[in-house]
Amino acid sequence: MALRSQAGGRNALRFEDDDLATHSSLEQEKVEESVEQLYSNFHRRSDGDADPVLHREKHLSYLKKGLRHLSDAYECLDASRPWLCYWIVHGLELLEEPIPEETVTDIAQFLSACQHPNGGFGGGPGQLAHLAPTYAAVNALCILGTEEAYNVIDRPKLQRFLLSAKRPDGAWIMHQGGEEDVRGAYCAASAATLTNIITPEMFEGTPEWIVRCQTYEGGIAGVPEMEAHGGYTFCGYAALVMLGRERLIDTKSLLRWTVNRQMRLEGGFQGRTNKLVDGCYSFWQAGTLPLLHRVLMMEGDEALSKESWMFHQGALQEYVLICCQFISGGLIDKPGKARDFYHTCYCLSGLSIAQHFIGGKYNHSHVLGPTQNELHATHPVYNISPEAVVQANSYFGVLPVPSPNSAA
Ligand SMILES: CC(C)=CCC/C(C)=C/CC/C(C)=C/COP(=O)(O)OP(=O)(O)O
Ligand SMILES: [Zn+2]
Repeated sequence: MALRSQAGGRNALRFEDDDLATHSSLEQEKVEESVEQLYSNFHRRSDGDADPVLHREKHLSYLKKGLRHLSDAYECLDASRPWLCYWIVHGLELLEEPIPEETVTDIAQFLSACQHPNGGFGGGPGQLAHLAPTYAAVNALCILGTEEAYNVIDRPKLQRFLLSAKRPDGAWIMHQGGEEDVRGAYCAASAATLTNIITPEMFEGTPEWIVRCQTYEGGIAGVPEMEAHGGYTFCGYAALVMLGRERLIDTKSLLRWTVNRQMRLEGGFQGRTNKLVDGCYSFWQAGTLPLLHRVLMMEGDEALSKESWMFHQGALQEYVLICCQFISGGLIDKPGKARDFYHTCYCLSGLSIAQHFIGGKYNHSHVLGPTQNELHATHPVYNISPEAVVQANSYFGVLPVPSPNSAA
């Protein structure tokens, strides 16, 4: 197996042993070859001492093009429209690009059309409410952050919709008659805490149910007895953090599993053991590490760094910047894949996590490349800007929590 030779101070991640079984599949070898080619081209071209550049203008133009098409949404049957709104507006806030006032109004009105008459948001106008687009719509509206955007959310009905998705054992279903998995707990906790509709009973049993999803490997699966995966691990752990119950889980094995998902040669993260690197896990996996850092810091772990997260932040930035930027804008899963708004959002979110160490009173930037590469920080629980979280908390925090027993 060939090794990436020049990656800029990456000794900690370099393979010593060519025979490790985890990288033996043909698919894995192909990815390694193309990643290695990109890294060596980059270092040859730049004589080994230039830094990778974030193609800001290209990404902005891709995201803005997507924004213009959001207004076609009424004619489109796509079931992920609130997601598209969120991925695009979050990408823009990471790139610190203001959204024009009339666009803010258009998006808020579109999301209002996606709100179900009985509460929660569907994948498009007229669709059944579902926890995933509900999470995305609430996040997007909080990023927009205007009174008009906040007021789209019918809080008493949202609360009723959330409660209708709660199972007696603490699990959450994604929609009526739909699947039960750990995404439900995260989406519900995120929407409920941002909009201040949480009641003491709402998440009863949920932390215990999430802990049942932790596997022998240490990561979290979608449901008990299934395979640990980065997407579910983030959802499960971030939900525990929101509910203030993160100490219920085995922190050490979760930490060990998560840090070991960063790939030695690629620098990016895989979603699960023996699978391929993918740019979106730059957020789902790396985003879990600030949450773990915070808990260990509160526990007074002496060995914990006060300057960096528990992953190789430079290597992740290299993966995103050198391997995940699509030539004409937008970001991708891995070399050879097509761009999309999901990977654009989560590659940029992961890049932001890797650039900013925010550990209580200790704040450090670790920006690889020119200073113009620096993105806005993201909140590792909600994945919207920390300012948007604070502003939503102050707007909704003064409103009374709706009473679940009041008449419709
Ligand atoms: C908030 C919210 C709804 C979060 C979603 C979290 C998330 C990304 C879950 C991933 C689910 C999953 C098992 C993907 C596997 O895909 P795969 O087999 O194609 O990919 P892999 O080979 O990388 O595992
Ligand atoms: Zn992906």
